[in-house]
Amino acid sequence: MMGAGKTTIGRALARKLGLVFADADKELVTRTGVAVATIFEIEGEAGFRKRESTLLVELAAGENAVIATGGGVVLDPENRKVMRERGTVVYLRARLESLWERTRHDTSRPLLATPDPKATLATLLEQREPLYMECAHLVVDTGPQSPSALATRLAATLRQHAGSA
Ligand SMILES: Nc1ncnc2c1ncn2[C@@H]1O[C@H](COP(=O)(O)OP(=O)(O)OP(=O)(O)O)[C@@H](O)[C@H]1O
Ligand SMILES: O=C(O)C1=C[C@@H](O)[C@@H](O)[C@H](O)C1
Ligand SMILES: [Mg+2]
Repeated sequence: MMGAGKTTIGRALARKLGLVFADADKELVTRTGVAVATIFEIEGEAGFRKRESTLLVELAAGENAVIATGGGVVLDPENRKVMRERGTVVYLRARLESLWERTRHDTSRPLLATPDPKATLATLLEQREPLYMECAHLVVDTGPQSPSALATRLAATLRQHAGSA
């Protein structure tokens, strides 16, 4: 979900595992030269989702890496299939209150530009939770731990996972 820590923890995890890190949102911004919110304004959410899916296929076909997806990538069943088949999918689970605290001061998320962003976040979380769970190989409850501590924990779990695969 937005604010779960995909970018922050993903970057730290890649460093710990010695892997390349890719952030799908950042990559789309680099490629288009405009902010995510501007892509939504010009092309609508459908346009953004199309770009996101194309990029996902590209990243999934590339070298071994830690990839932080956008929070809405799970909405498309084909995206979920690509992720499950090509990667080890980690769901960073966080409570609504934490997600809200981490997103409330940042206006860069177009889906939260609503009259009641906290209620919107709650609705999105409720709608998406089953999709995140369906897609995930691993679920990490982020709780009160710092991004760095979570990355350390996740690195150990992934090494174990790789060892037993
Ligand atoms: N476990 C954590 N504890 C405290 N702060 C955190 C934690 N995880 C992330 N944060 C903070 O929350 C904010 C949002 O994190 P981040 O940008 O990594 O989320 P995201 O999942 O990538 O969101 P988006 O889907 O919008 O890209 C950042 O300021 C980050 O430092
Ligand atoms: O949860 C979502 O649908 C989104 C999350 C962000 O990562 C961006 O991909 C965009 O703001 C949409
Ligand atoms: Mg992010």
